[in-house]
Amino acid sequence: MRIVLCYPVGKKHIDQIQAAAPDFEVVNAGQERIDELLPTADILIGHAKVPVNWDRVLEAGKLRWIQSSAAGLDHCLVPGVIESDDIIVSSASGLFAPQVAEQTFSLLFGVLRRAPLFFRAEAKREFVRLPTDDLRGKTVGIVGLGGNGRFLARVLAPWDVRIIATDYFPVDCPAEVSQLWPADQLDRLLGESDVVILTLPLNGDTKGVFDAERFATMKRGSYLINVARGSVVQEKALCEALASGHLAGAGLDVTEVEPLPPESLLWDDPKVMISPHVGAQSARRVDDSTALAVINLRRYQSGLPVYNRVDKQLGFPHPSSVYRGQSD
Ligand SMILES: NC(=O)c1ccc[n+]([C@@H]2O[C@H](COP(=O)([O-])OP(=O)(O)OC[C@H]3O[C@@H](n4cnc5c(N)ncnc54)[C@H](O)[C@@H]3O)[C@@H](O)[C@H]2O)c1
Ligand SMILES: O=C(O)[C@H](O)CO
Repeated sequence: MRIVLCYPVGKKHIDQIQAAAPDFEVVNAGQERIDELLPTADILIGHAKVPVNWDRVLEAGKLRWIQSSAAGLDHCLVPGVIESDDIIVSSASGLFAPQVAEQTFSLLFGVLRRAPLFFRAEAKREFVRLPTDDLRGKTVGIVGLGGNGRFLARVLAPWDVRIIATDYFPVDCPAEVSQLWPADQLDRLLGESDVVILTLPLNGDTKGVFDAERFATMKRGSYLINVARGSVVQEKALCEALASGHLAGAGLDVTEVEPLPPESLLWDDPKVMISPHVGAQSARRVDDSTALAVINLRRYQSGLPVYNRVDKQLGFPHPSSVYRGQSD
């Protein structure tokens, strides 16, 4: 029985996983040996950044469980994995919420305080003073109130903002959130929000959902911050909404194509701040992913349900299964 790791582990992490699963052989594939080793895995732990030959993996017929080291599962929820009754998938939902919140803040305050414009002036050693915007008293709409969205709601509260949200499972509305609506109330949220923050998963329902019509529904002068997945937004429509002045700015940690192509109009727009999909990054990411894998490995071997097990059709876990730091 073999566990194949495909995230940037060190010896310490391999030892932790081996200690949690003594009956398994633990093999580190990194990103380089995924093609060779993944078909031999009973359990995959990690996050493949390279295209995986899933046909080969499924033909081999060994794989039983994918513990992703990413919250978004678009890298592994291919049709064969979704359809297989033998393979369960669990995510890192919510595990990187503090880091994603920091990235959201840097983009949000960056666009409100006009950082892209000031950085351009700074590069030319120019002291350009222009009016800036601020957050206090605004309505913030969070689309997707999972791990990241909930953490954001908590840390945004001191700005005296009104926070509204939508979620596929609109349950357990936190105290900081004034209204939590079902996902089909997105247009209502857009019509009321000065700032819209995207923290929902990419799936068949959400792909391209931010089109020209959605941007027209957003308030004139509002801002879009996307720390979810780039393909939730149609970038052409976003560029048009920015160019027409309907949107006052956008902060994007994720784009439809990554890296964002050099010819994208988004690069040139001083109302736009872009970061290269670094929301989950931190020195502790591998430690945190490994800690969840270890907890889940113990549960898996004892026959308990693993945390963050996703509904493969939906592509995200039910809130009741999400790991929130509880000790077993
Ligand atoms: N920028 C980054 O580096 C980064 C880091 C982590 C996660 N992400 C992305 O952000 C997403 C959210 O991460 P998370 O850790 O909060 O995951 P999560 O699974 O905890 O939360 C996702 C939430 O979105 C809700 N949802 C699903 N469909 C929806 C819809 N149509 N409308 C509104 N809500 C909907 C779910 O019910 C869930 O509560 C991930 O799927 C991933 O794609 C990006
Ligand atoms: O989904 C996540 O965890 C981040 O986007 C990194 O892939």
